[in-house]
Amino acid sequence: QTGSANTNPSDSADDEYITSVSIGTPAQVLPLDFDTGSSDLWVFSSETPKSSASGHVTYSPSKSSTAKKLSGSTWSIKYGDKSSSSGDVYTDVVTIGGFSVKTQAVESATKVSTQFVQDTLISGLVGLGFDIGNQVSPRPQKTWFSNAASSLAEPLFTADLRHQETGSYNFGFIDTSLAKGTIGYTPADGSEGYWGFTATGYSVGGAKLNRNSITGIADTGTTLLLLPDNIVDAYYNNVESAEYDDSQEGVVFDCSEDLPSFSFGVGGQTITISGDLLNLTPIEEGSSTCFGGLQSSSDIGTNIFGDVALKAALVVFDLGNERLGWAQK
Ligand SMILES: CCCC[C@H](NC(=O)[C@H](Cc1ccccc1)NC(=O)N1CCOCC1)C(=O)N[C@@H](CC1CCCCC1)C(O)(O)C(F)(F)C(=O)NC
Repeated sequence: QTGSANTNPSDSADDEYITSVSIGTPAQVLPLDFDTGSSDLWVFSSETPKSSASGHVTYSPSKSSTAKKLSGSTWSIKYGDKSSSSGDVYTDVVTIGGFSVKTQAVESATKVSTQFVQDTLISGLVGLGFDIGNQVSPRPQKTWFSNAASSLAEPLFTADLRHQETGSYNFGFIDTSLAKGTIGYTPADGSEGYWGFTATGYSVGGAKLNRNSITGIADTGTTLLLLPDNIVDAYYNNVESAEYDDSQEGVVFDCSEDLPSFSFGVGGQTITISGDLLNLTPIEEGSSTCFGGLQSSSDIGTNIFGDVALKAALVVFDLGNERLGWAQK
């Protein structure tokens, strides 16, 4: 068995990617953010304060004949961007891309932080990280993919995120036609709940890859490519107008600049992110100053290959073999 779901950028900056998910009987369809950087499936619900839920599609367990309360269970999660949510837990049928998991833990939000209240484009997250990262207590729950893996043709999923166009999350199979290059595989470290891996080197503007390894995570839930200062500086030294903007908390430059590409090595392959994928967006509507897709990871503590990097590749999240595959797109 397999599943295939389309995913769409939320806005002109590809800030996040939205995928429709069916929950319950009859189906309640919610727009959710698939996130390989976390391991909880949580939703805005009938239990979310009305003032917070305004403008959001919500899940009502009371309207689902297959919903069951997981009594005594609660959850609470804090994300890298300081957003947070918490609540209680139900189990229900969850269908993604035509594949159904009958008894999936659906974490219902009784509290959501301001960022989530304001982001009416999504009604929650589908965590696609490792089960060890799940935040339900007293008994941690499995992710949708972990529950699905044993029934899928292959225990893997792929992410094909695209700039300003529809992409896909495929479960149980690899559609190699989505990629131009060969898929290079490298071991994945799930010990922290993330899809951790080590890139073997990098280069700017098509130069030869150096051999400076970069350890980080493949994270569909993070917008940017976040790397160490030495790499960020090496890149922006090639961008005449680049400067750090305190108010934007990142490097900005003239939107008219012709940005160099950025490449990294992984699994014996080279993934090249084109210059235009590295220009995220004007800092404000109509501004001629643009915000960089590559920014510093120095105050985070880990390097993050987020959507800016993932848009250049077909990425295989292979749970069965504990490995990540990367192919140029
Ligand atoms: C500091 C490094 C991580 C920052 C990362 N967040 C981000 O990357 C958010 C995502 C977002 C987009 C649109 C609207 C709202 C949020 N974007 C963001 O901070 N920016 C600011 C810079 O310009 C680009 C957009 C994050 O916390 N990612 C979470 C998942 C997100 C949480 C907030 C809602 C969207 C999903 C994560 O799970 O991927 C994580 F791994 F970082 C994490 O915190 N795991 C526990």
